[in-house]
Amino acid sequence: MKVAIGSDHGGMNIRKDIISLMEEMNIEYEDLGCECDTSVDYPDYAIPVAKKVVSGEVERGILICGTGIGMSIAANKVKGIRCALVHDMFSAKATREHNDTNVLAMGERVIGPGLAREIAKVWLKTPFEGGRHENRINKITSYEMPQK
Ligand SMILES: O=C(CO)[C@H](O)[C@H](O)[C@H](O)COP(=O)(O)O
Repeated sequence: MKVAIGSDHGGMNIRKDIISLMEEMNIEYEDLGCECDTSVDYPDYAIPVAKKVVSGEVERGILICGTGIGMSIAANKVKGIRCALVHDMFSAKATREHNDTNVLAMGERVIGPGLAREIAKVWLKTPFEGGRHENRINKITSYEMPQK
């Protein structure tokens, strides 16, 4: 699996921690920044990460900002993205099993680095369950991309 990761200035520390985690897990990644010590705009990182996922260049994306909210809103504007803002372990697992999320968003001003690392680990490892959940995702996809 290959993962694209990005953050704004509010998520830089956790982004670096998650990069170390992916190195430990032997997960290939592409770091899209930011390389910033000044303030930047989260859509400039959320949208490029999301586009890499929908193009198939990478399988998943991880986005971190101060709250995770801006990143998740921006990523979910890209067709084909199912981005979940996650700050607890239960949701980290459930959103892979039930929603087949392809982007994870977290907020560095909301949770600490230890929890962020555990959330990312379980989200990266958990497979989609399929079955009844597949139907539900298909309904989202057909709303998003109506058949002619
Ligand atoms: O989700 C966000 C905005 O909706 C993020 O938390 C940003 O990181 C945050 O807005 C940045 O705020 P700052 O005051 O410009 O550092």
